Order: sequence, then structure tokens, then C-alpha cells
Amino acid sequence: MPCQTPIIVALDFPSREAALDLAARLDPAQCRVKVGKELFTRCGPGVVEALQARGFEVFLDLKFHDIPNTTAMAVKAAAELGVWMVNVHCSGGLRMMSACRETLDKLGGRKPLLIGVTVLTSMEREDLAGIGLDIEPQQQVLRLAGLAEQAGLDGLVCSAQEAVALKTAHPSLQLVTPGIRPAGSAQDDQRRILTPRQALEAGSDYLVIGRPIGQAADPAQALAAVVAELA
Ligand SMILES: O=c1ccn([C@@H]2O[C@H](COP(=O)(O)O)[C@@H](O)[C@H]2O)c(=O)[nH]1
Repeated sequence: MPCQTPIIVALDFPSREAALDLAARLDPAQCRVKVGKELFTRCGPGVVEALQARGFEVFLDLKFHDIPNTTAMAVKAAAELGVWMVNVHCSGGLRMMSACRETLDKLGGRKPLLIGVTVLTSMEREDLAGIGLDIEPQQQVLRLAGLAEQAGLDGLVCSAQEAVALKTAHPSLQLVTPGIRPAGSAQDDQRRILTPRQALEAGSDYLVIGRPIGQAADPAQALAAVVAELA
């Protein structure tokens, strides 16, 4: 059965066993899963294939950021792995994002959603100032969203705090929002956060949730609580 919820569970683990152990407690009809830098660097494409074989749609969250040709070839490799969603950093620029779009469009078969990372949800205004950007995160997100739309991307990674502004300015872009924290859970290193319900009401299309589910004593129950909150 295809996934019935907007939830993407981040499998941020150091081993295939740990990732597949969590996946075994989850239902592919209730969530998709995300393979990020830690798990992929340790386990490689095999863990993606193992998750797909268990019925999960996989978001390969490697946030590619390189020159246009290198990034486009990385996105092509992800598509050939059969992932459902792949992402690149919007700050790689218009030519880089366009090269990815054109490369994916030349491929036959089912293509992954191509998503642009705007401003990491762990960053706030002071962090942007530290890298020479003296503006509010939302301004930078909107600037990068314009480039992403021009390049033909399918959507953005952003904070749900920016969802209302983005859905107004760029209604065609799908919004993938990490920094989701159920009420009462630890903020950790995230800065621009909302609860699952707040995020959905603001216009998020997909909610990325890692530690609040993966580190819970009962991950299946933690996922069920989020599903109930969204119903
Ligand atoms: O801006 C971004 C982009 C990606 N992420 C990723 O999402 C998860 C969030 O995990 P939590 O444990 O729920 O904080 C994680 O894999 C990040 O790499 C993000 O948080 N922010």
C-alpha cells in the first residue's frame, strides 16, 4: 500500500542493523524513510536497496553541492538507485540545479523528486551572519526558492516556519520540512522548529522527523502519536 501520511522518518544511525531494526518497527503505509550522510557513508547503496525491498520509499538526503556536472551525475546515480526523493543545495546556484533537472529529465522510467535545500533548519540569523549573510533566514530561503523554481525543481527543504510565505510566493513547490518537534520533545541542535500539526497547518507537504521517533523508547508508538496528531 502506498504511504498514507506526510511523515518521513530520518534513519540517522551508524549501522545497517540499527537502521533496519528501526525500519522493522515501522509501517511503509505510515511513513517514508530518509537515508542521510551518516548511514549512507557507512553502508552505501545496499542499505537503500534493503529498505526499498521492505516496501519503503526512500529519500536520499545527501544534499549534493558541487559543480554542475558532478552534481548532475550524482543525482543521476541516485535516480538509478530508484530513490523516491533526492536533494541538492540551492546555494550551488541556478546552473547547477538546471543541470540536475535536465539530466533527470533525460532519464526514462520513474524519476525521483528533485528537491533544493534552502537554509538548514539548524541555522538562525546569527549563523547566517557568521557566513556573511546579514539577513533573516526567511529572506534567504525566499531568494533561493526563486532560483529553485526557475531551475524546475520539484520542491524545497526548508523550515515549516517559512511554509506560509513559500506557499504564497511559490505554490507549485513541494515543501519538505525537518525541524519538526512534537510538543515537549528536545529541540536538540534544531533552531527553526514547529510541531507536526503546526507544520501541516502552515503548508508543509512532508515532515522529516528523526530523533523524536528514532531515539524514542518505543519508536512505533512515537510514530503513531504523530500520525494521530495529524489526523
Ligand atoms: O535543513 C535541514 C536539512 C536536513 N535535515 C535533516 O533532517 C533530519 C532531522 O533530524 P531530527 O533528529 O528530527 O532533528 C536529520 O537527518 C537532518 O540531517 C535537517 O534537520 N535540516
